Amino acid sequence: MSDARLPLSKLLQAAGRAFASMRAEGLGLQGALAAAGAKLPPSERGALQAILYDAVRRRALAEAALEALTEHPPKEPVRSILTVALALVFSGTYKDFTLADQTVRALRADPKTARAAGFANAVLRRAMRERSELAAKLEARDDVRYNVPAWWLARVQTAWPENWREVLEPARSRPPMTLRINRRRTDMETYRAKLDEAGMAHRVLGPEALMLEAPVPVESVPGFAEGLVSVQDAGVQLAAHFLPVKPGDRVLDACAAPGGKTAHLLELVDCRMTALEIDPDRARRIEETLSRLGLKAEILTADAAATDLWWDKEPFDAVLLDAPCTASGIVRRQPDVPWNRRPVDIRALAREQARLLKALWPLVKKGGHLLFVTCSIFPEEGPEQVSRFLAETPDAENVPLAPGLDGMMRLIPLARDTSPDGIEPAVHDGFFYALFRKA
Ligand SMILES: C[S@@+](CC[C@H](N)C(=O)[O-])C[C@H]1O[C@@H](n2cnc3c(N)ncnc32)[C@H](O)[C@@H]1O
Repeated sequence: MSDARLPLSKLLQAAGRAFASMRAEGLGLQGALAAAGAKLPPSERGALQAILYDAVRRRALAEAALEALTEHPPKEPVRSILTVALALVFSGTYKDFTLADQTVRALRADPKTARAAGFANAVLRRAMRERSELAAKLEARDDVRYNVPAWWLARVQTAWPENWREVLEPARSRPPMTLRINRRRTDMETYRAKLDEAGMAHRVLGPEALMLEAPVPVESVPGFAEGLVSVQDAGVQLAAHFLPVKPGDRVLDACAAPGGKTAHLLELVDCRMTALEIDPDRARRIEETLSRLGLKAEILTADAAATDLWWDKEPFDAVLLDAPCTASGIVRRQPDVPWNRRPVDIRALAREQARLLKALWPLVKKGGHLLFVTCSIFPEEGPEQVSRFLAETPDAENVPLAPGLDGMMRLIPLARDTSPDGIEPAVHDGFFYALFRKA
């Protein structure tokens, strides 16, 4: 149960507005939340966020249930309020009586929706009575089971014909909370003792990676404010180990905000780091990240591809290109991603990645490296990018990411008890890595 002080009916109205803007305008969850939350007291925004996440995590099921339970689905704004309420029926976050009563109040409170209150009550009551059978029947449809639009499902099936279910399944559960210890301020043994002292069960996933068995708010993570740790997925933490960097090297993180990988690299090696970011608001977050962790970098705000505008012509020993992408590998964390992307976005983002690769390659020193990273499971943002880049770039070699590994790694989201091999962590999101060396 939420401990919100506003009645649930008010939160349902706000969540309905946010949900409607996501459906109609393709707004992302954070954008919709900011717009709807701005009208609420700040203390209520957490409760609104929880409701919206519940709704987005069960969007396909709630929409399919609305279709199954009504002959003519209602128009907005009733439609979105009722869809959110149906998602909450399946999440079981609220008691049935409270949910039905508060949905009716939410609809009655607005003359535009008041007439639909009785109808909504009947739909919700039936969904509550038939909850298990309804969910089982609707989840036989794979788009409903995996909570994605049909086109997204088809793209994943094409990309991973053998194991597309395995790729999609992890998004049905809550994302893990993984920490990265700051090697400059602590070590694994000392920090684990701190977690034990705080009674926080955890497991080690990598050289700096630890997963909490039960996620907590970041303020409750021991030593977070003092910069002992950061929150970062274990798959992401491979980046700093895959990019070869020696002390004193000149390093570029070309798409750096909020600075997670920049910080990890600086925690591991004393290097001269330039962190570049196109978005000024996001660039400020790099500064915050580094100052909490006691690290330093040159932070620039620019389009990485417009090298004439920001590059001083001194080549880099190592470049990290963590390129903008569809984020199809992190749907477990951002369940709205499949819903606010369009099929054309995949090609558009792949083109942008190619533009960045092409523009940044001349900045790499001879013998230096560029690590290309996306949090995507689509081949257009992974292996296909590599083939094209190698065909167009005679002095680029695709070299092993680490001893015993290939030059590329396609990680699908994973939640296992043990690591599949010595390097891949047991629990992580989906990523693509490729390492290039300049001949
Ligand atoms: C995947 S995120 C980076 C995450 C970051 N590396 C980390 O580990 O915390 C991609 C970032 O690239 C930025 N970006 C997108 N296009 C860019 C460009 N042309 N030049 C520089 N930054 C860009 C985005 O604003 C976004 O902050």
